[in-house]
Amino acid sequence: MRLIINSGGPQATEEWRAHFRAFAPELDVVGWHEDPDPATIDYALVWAPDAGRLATFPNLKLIISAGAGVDHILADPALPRHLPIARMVTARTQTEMAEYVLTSALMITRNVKRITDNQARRHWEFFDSLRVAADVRVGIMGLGHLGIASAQLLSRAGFPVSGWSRGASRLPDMPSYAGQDQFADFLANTDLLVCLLPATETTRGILNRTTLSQLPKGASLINAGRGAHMVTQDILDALDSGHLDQAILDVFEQEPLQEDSPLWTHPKITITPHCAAIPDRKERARHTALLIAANERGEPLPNIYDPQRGY
Ligand SMILES: O=CC(=O)O
Repeated sequence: MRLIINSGGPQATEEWRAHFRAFAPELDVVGWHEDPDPATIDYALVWAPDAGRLATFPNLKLIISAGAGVDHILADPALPRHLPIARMVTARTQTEMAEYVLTSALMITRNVKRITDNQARRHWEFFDSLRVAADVRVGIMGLGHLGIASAQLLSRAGFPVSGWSRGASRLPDMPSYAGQDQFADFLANTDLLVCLLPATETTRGILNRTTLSQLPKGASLINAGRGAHMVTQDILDALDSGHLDQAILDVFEQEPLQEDSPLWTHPKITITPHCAAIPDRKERARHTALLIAANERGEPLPNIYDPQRGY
């Protein structure tokens, strides 16, 4: 059985092979840059495969995304649409995302950006009105595995948390809002908006002027979903007008973020380099080996992309 991997570049292939030797010794692992007979490929583990290549594997059984999102794979116009795509959501991905969101939330409540900027210019600014977690209502957009894990960790840390999703998902033991009808209510009750939505045609540009204007004045934003969710100019305007207090952004339409982007130097924006939840190769190999074994046994697989929902 053969697995081809497009993740981490040619230099990662030996590391992938070493991990798969431990988790699935029977699997023959080849790198994307190597030139295997296309008919011998059974499985593909990919992040952003070059357009048309997956369609050249006539015996491919399953595409496994190297991440939780599948938008980079769907971008291939020649994608063999009849094949299932498994999204990479592991327990570790959930923990990493939850810890990213908690860290970012505390950075915002404790003014960490302003403090580190002040230090860079040796400026002592005294803060006398501190907020604690209980003062900041967090609203999480997107209630999949990552949204639920983040909500639970933030709630344990003392933040009042609610959630919103397009469909009727629910947060266990926390207020949940659903659909367009309840969006305004959700936003009106959110001091810190966290976007963990998948990138679909319906969520594109959802972090726009209209959405942001419905948050209370002084609210903040964390985006660890996708760059496509943001209307960048609207976010900059909301920060400049003071309607939005701070933003922590992990994802961008173009990555790496262009050197001349105004986001880099904005005093109210913290940039992180798409690092919120990136399980290491060992964890992804372990999960991939489990998926392949389950697929070979004919068992249903978790987190399969649903074209109806778009994620
Ligand atoms: O953004 C990262 C992922 O999709 O896992």
